Amino acid sequence: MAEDIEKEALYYHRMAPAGKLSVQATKPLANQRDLSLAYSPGVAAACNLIKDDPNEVASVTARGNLIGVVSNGTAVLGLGNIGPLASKPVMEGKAVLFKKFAGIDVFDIEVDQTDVDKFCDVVAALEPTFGGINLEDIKAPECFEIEKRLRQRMNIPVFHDDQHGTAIIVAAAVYNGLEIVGKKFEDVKIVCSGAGAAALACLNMLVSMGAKRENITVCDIEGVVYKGREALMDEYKGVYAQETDARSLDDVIGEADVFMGLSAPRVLKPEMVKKMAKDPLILALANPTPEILPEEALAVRPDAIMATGRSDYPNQVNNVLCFPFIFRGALDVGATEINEEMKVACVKAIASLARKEASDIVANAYKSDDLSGFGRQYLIPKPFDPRLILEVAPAVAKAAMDSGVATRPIEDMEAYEQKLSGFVYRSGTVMKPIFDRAIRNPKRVVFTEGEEERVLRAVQFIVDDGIAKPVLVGRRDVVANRIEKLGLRLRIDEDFELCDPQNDPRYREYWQLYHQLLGRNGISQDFARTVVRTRTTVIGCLMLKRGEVDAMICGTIGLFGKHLRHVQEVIGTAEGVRDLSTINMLVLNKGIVFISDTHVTEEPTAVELAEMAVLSAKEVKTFGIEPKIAMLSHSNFGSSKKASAVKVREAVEILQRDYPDLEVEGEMHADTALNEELRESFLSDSKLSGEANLMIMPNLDAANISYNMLKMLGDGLSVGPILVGAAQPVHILTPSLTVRGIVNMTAVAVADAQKHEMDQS
Ligand SMILES: NC(=O)C1=CN([C@@H]2O[C@H](COP(=O)(O)OP(=O)(O)OC[C@H]3O[C@@H](n4cnc5c(N)ncnc54)[C@H](OP(=O)(O)O)[C@@H]3O)[C@@H](O)[C@H]2O)C=CC1
Ligand SMILES: CC(=O)C(=O)O
Ligand SMILES: [Mg+2]
Repeated sequence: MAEDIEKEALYYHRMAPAGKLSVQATKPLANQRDLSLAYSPGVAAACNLIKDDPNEVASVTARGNLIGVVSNGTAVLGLGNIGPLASKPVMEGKAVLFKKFAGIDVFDIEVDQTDVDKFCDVVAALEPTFGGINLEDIKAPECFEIEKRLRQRMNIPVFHDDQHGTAIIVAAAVYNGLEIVGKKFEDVKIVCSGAGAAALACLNMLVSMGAKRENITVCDIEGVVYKGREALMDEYKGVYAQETDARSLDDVIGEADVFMGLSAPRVLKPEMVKKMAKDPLILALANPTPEILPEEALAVRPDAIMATGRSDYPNQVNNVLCFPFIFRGALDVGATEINEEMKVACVKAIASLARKEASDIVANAYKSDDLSGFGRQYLIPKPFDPRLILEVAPAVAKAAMDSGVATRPIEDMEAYEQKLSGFVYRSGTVMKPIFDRAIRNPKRVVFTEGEEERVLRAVQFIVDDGIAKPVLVGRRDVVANRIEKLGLRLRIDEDFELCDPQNDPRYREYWQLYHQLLGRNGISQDFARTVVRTRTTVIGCLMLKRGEVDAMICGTIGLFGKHLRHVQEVIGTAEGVRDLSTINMLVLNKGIVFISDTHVTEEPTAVELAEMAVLSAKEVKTFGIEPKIAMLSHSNFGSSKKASAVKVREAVEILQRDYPDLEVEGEMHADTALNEELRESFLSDSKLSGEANLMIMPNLDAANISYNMLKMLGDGLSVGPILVGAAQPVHILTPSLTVRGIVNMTAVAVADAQKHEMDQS
């Protein structure tokens, strides 16, 4: 391991609090009342419920979402038998991966026991605690017996990750790798280094997919596993013993199509790689140091496809791609076991995912990789791919139901998938009605930064899902090259319309319209020509003005203020509206909150604040949410006489007088807005009930700062900025927006265009 990684890793683990895990309460425990519900006497009600019906345990405890990651530390990564205590960082690591990738809670259990009987007794006795058991880093051959016995004894899934998690992901990688080089399972010669838990499970899986046992040769620490060998043999590796005089890896590697290493560091030498067949597939999966480093293998065989178990090289073949998602599916249907059908469903889902193009979240997590799509550098999805949970968990859940091991079958699969997407994107559920509406009646949306990578990736989603009819502004050759480089499937002129600012027949009409609109603002004809050639936001605005598109998206690059100025000049405000403003939706663990105005007016007047509240409330309704407006201040109902407090109070008066149907209250603190009890201590006749969901801030600083702070501290996910008050549907995004954010805002733009069309008719 490089010294800097080693140092950094120790710093990471030592950072207070030490380690990587803690237990978090999921219910409030703030007062005497809570205490009597959570603990004595109230807790007895939950106990009695389970005593009477054990199935209720999943409804009143965390068990249904709790996995035990259990090890005795006998085969920890490739570090060997380092014992249970030293294995703890790995088990904590597995726990956080379960949580991060699939929302599953874990207790890591390190057991000081190598005796198979005693170890099984300990684990089996833990059944009341867990919804499933993930056995980890237990050495072969004991691991086979341990898993077999525990599966028999326990009525919850027991899964030895190093065997089956690895086998599933290896099978997906080999399946895709052979497809790329045009070879078939039944023809390939496979050489495997390692005859332990992972290696044997992987070989069994490859055989089940068509590989021929006679084409497989296995080596372990003693060399080739051959018929008649006595040293270090067991019944499990005996299955792969060959009738041969060869005795070493070097003797058997010649003409191999596939090398699979699940053994120890650096056992495969460059001289051996040289002897392999054309287009060899090399899976050097020992952790953390592989059987050969990719640069060493590729130096002697540039035609090789390389995979390792590590995240710092392309093609990470690691069971992290499997265990969080297979358990997610299993837990969600209350599966009593993880059977072959569920494993096969998992292989298929992972293999097919790699063939779809990579999403931006993946590209962000692995910044240095060139993710140009399925191929030699991209055999299987990346662990950060948010689509893994969306595809693998439902496939596993369905396989569990079809094979009869689900105790809580899912009735509405679509709702389940929606829930999972809510877990990944968190904007999923609230955006669903907007997406549905957009797909039913997609509108023409112009993207003024059509050459941008994130825009192109977003347009791929938009075209695939039929969310909008995209029009891109960008140079034809640049757009075409980027589409190819990113491995997207978009076809110019077929999937989207292109406006090339350097070569568009409408150029003259555009600059003339721009001049006509702004001639009295000091824009000469010459300047109008230059602006329309160079400012794509202006081109988009003109297209919208001329009715060539129904909505516009800009702002993925450049300053918000610059885009805003073009929008103000060309599109302007809707009739009766004084100024534009922006609203941001934040999806937090505690719920959804909208904040305005985060981007436009520095010091709004009372009248402008009132207008902002009315326009924002209308926008909130688009999401199917009833607006509950809080006019926020440092003052609580007159507690301050400062000018800013008086301004907000005046805005409330305007709103309550002119818009009696609006649920609006203020001026007040943010906590008063969110706590009805607190509010009632001031007002007996509040015009607002429950928790406010639309926060109108007294000025730009307050809005922007609180929005960004909430987003970071509350781990919030945002949709926006949503521009309100424009004469036509326009949204100015921000450079930090992800592809998913752009897709969300496109759906919002389409919904706005539909509303605009109805208002006009
Ligand atoms: N990328 C991934 O997702 C995963 C990677 N792995 C890696 O695979 C390796 C094995 O793990 P696991 O199967 O759980 O452990 P086991 O202890 O069960 O198996 C280890 C195997 O490697 C063999 N071995 C050890 N040293 C050598 C050597 N110098 N040359 C050839 N063979 C050797 C052992 O031989 P013998 O039988 O003679 O003792 C044994 O067969 C580890 O490096 C681990 O990190 C494991 C799981 C997942
Ligand atoms: C990845 C893993 O589980 C291992 O190397 O043991
Ligand atoms: Mg392991």
